Amino acid sequence: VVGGEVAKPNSWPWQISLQYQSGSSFSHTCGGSLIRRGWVMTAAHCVDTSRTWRVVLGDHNINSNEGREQYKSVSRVYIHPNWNRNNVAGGWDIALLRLSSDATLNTYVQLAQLPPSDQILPNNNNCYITGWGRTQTGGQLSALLKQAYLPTVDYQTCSSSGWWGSTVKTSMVCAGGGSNSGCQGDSGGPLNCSVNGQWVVHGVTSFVSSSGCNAYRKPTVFTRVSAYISWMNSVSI
Ligand SMILES: CC(C)[C@H](NC(=O)C(F)(F)F)C(=O)N[C@@H](C)C(=O)Nc1ccc(C(F)(F)F)cc1
Repeated sequence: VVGGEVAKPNSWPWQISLQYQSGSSFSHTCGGSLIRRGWVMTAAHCVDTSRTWRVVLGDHNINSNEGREQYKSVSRVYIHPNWNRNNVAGGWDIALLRLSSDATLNTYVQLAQLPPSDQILPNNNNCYITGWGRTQTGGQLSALLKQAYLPTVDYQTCSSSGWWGSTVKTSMVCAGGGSNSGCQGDSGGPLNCSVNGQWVVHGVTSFVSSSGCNAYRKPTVFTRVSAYISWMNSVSI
């Protein structure tokens, strides 16, 4: 997350850290959202390589054990069948992870609220991106979970020339476009949007500009969760 601030610990209790085994330890690679006790929603581009994964729930500092974490291995990865790793602009950048055992819900670990099927938010809706991704273009991951105010940019604007043009599809959500943005390592994490006074996960962080995370008029692009509700339900979730 470029810009924004460090989140109050566990204030986004559905946020998870997706980590892969490297040698005898695990490394953070992506974010994700807990959507059922045994299921995590993330980006397809996060899990389209075969690695040993683990999901960390209830985390704040990914480099230390603060005692609130729950560590879960992943028993199965369900990548959307239409995902094409050579074409992030095609969309379909969504995946579900079946956890090896159910999470325990508590103050630090809660389920995300998902939107109704096909709900489209208005332009400039209040949303926050959260994640442990790079804090500057080409910079380092954040040890502490960060949040940044990232209001939605409607499709008409986001797909216009000077913005993302035809790279962005109606199956995506754009947000930001100013000094705040997502960045590498935030992939798969939530775009948390305030709807009728509740936080609803409307996006899965998918891509930013290759010329810089917070490039002018290149808002962070998210998989639109409301476009994939039926697919997620079909994965026997
Ligand atoms: C796509 C992910 C690997 C990577 N995602 C992120 O960094 C995320 F955190 F925003 F999700 C990313 O955007 N990386 C930048 C460096 C990138 O490659 N962006 C990119 C954007 C659009 C396109 C296009 F237009 F070809 F589809 C290609 C790459």
